[in-house]
Amino acid sequence: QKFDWTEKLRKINKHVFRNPSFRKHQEEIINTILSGHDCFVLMPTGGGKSLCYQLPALMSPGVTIVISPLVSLMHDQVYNLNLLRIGAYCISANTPMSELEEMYSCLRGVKEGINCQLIYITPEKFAHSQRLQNEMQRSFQNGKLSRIIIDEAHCVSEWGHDFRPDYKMLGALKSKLPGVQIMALTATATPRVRRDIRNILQINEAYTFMQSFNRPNLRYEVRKKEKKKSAENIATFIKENYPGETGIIYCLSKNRCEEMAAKMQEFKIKALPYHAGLDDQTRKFNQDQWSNDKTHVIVATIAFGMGINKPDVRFVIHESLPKSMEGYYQESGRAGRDGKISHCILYYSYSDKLVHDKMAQDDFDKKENVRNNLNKMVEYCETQFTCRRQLQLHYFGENFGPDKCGKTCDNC
Ligand SMILES: Nc1ncnc2c1ncn2[C@@H]1O[C@H](COP(=O)(O)OP(=O)(O)OP(=O)(O)O)[C@@H](O)[C@H]1O
Repeated sequence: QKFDWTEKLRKINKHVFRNPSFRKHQEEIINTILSGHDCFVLMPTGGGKSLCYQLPALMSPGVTIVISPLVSLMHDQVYNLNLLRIGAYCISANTPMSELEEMYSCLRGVKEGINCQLIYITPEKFAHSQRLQNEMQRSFQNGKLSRIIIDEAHCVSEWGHDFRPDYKMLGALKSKLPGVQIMALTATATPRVRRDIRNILQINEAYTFMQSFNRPNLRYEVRKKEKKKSAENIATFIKENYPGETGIIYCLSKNRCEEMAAKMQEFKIKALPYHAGLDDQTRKFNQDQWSNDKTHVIVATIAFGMGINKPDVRFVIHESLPKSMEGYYQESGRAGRDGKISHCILYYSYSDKLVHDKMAQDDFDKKENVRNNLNKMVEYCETQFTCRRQLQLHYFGENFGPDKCGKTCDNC
């Protein structure tokens, strides 16, 4: 369908964003946004969600506010937008006053000498700054705020794997700014999380775009974990399949990450640990070494998570049972963002489930939910007949037949 803005839209996509064309759903989503509707976008990792709100931001007179959960991710986005000569700011709890004032000027529509189309804000900043909330309200009333984007929208749901209490405050947006346009985006959402997102953000009328969550270039496999030979087996896999290439090994505990990284080094594989027990500087150093290909394998707890967007991760290995299918999809999904064939291998032993059960015991309220999630993972690991993709995608409410797997999981 053609709109008044179609020509302009395609030109900006080509000449500003330097994309040869749109990917599936992108143009439709952008048209829906430019038509003024709320929008709910569910697309797998690497699907190209950012363009769906960045491009309309350039086509709209006011500022677009993006709520995003990770400062490092926001900085990356702003850096890349600035490279394309698009004005963008990143506001967190640590932003200096002078920059905040510039951002407030943009919100008021006073833009002399300031180029600003997008403002990225952490949910914490939004939740705890009354001034920001007031400025947003005024900006909206004066027609200077075009819309609000909620990235990683599953963080609003306690049923999601990355619940962030401050995201809940975003539920007040529709009542504080009546009529404000909202776009919510996520790469993971079970039907329950999806319902939660719509209800909490009050976007029940939103146009929904849902793409298949299948990642055809990923190869899924579950292997039996041999406790004493675990590191050796992993090292053998890496050396035989991806020598010198990038990967992630997820372990359950900080200690295990340290042990496993040391073992990998013994096997002459360049590896570094990443977990919450390391000081900020070491953690950042290790991540940078990995991002810049100075080390090949990062051995991490799930603290190594959101915002990892290295495109050429060739393998993601889980040395123990992930906590939930949603978590597993997200973690293993860090492989192959560049579309090339990559492996997701889960080393399974039932005794790992018992360790998880024990860890959950203290947290009485969550116990049932935690146990259900774990049981689903155990089912995933123990089945020898059902397609692994089918199991994952059914969990997300997607109808997926094993014929579409094309023998790219070990059960098929
Ligand atoms: N139409 C397009 N043509 C070519 N490349 C594109 C197009 N749209 C997006 N891309 C590229 O695809 C990559 C992934 O896009 P993006 O970061 O928006 O993914 P995402 O859906 O936000 O993933 P994640 O959930 O991991 O954040 C980026 O490098 C982006 O430049």
